[in-house]
Amino acid sequence: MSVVSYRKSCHLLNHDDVIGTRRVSYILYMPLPHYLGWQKEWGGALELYPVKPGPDGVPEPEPVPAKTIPPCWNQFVFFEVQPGKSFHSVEEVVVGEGEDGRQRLSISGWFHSIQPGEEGYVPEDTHEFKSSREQLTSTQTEFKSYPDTVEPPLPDDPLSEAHLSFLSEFLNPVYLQPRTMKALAQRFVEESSLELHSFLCTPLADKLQLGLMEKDQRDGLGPDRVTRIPPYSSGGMARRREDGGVSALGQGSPDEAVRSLQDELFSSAAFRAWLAVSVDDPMGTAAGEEPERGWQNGEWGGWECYMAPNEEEDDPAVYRSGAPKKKLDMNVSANGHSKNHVDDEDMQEDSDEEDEEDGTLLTVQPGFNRLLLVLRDEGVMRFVKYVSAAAEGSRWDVCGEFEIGMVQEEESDS
Ligand SMILES: O=C(O)CCC(=O)C(=O)O
Ligand SMILES: [Fe+2]
Repeated sequence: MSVVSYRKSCHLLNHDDVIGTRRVSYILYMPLPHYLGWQKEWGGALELYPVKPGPDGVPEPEPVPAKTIPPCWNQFVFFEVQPGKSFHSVEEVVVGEGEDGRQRLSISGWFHSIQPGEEGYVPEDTHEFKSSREQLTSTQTEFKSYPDTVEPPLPDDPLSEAHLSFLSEFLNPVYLQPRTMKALAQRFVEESSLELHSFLCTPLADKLQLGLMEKDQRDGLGPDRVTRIPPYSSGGMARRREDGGVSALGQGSPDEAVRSLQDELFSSAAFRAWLAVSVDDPMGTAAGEEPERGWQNGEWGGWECYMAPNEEEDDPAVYRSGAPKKKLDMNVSANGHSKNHVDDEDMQEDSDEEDEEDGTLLTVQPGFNRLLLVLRDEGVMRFVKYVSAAAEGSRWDVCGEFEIGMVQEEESDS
């Protein structure tokens, strides 16, 4: 049992509470101050999600909750803990403490099933579905493979004219210069991750930035929006985009440009060849570039995080199945907005020490038009931090994963 205080920006992402022998979850709400009724607009509602069968038949929560329960003084809520079914989240609290000390205070805990040795114990059937925690560790994404008939590119293969011409439609020309590519490769070998600023060429980046800002404006998600609370907290605004009908939009729309990065650029043989040759940031944070501090100081969330598998996990098989492989993760972020109203507190810094302890290997703040490349050992988990209600726009990205192999050099006869 614990006493929990949710204040401004606190939230809890969608989960099913399945850990160990938990059977029933309960919460007693005591939002403060008790004489002031908690307003729905202050956020902090408990959200309950229906489930639907996912692509592989495993149930997953619908994106929109079926029920939202704003906290209310002396209200008691309880529900059965069911693997892959009892999905719920806590909406972000968007109200400040104010003079009257507003906070969403609660006492919550779990009733557990009868333990072996206790009276009435019956061995349980194993769960039919994975808990949300287990689902986190298994990838749901389906990847399209390159045809086996095509030889994978090698680091020493120069890029063909055709590849260069294709890539010049998308990439900043700097990244197509052999010298740059060589420097990139060297830095990647040393650091295992690269952040390439101003990655897409100016015409494409401009089109994307403008288009995405206009789209946010139209969708009521721009900096001037009236409601500050994301529509639901299972992933906030970023998640809503997934269902937002990318394909339903017309030609030439920013969505189409985002789509073309995924379907044309990153899946092309040309990009594969470029990756093989380059893999630094010769430009660094270019002088004069507008600081994107809303995203950059962590205030708006949405950063990308890589975490080591937990060695003490009770079910090591979850992380250690199959032969160890290395993967190259790639992510280009296109958050349309770059304004900031936040003061100088660097929220990332104070978490560095904790990071080492909790297995965080790398955290990267998103910035417009940046490509992030990360060499990822098998089992390393990647996730994107919740995008807060304070964000002045949505966070778009296009990501991919490339499997990499070793090149065996031919033995010389000498
Ligand atoms: O406080 C709530 O409404 C729910 C909390 C919860 O889901 C949890 O602590 O697991
Ligand atoms: Fe919970």
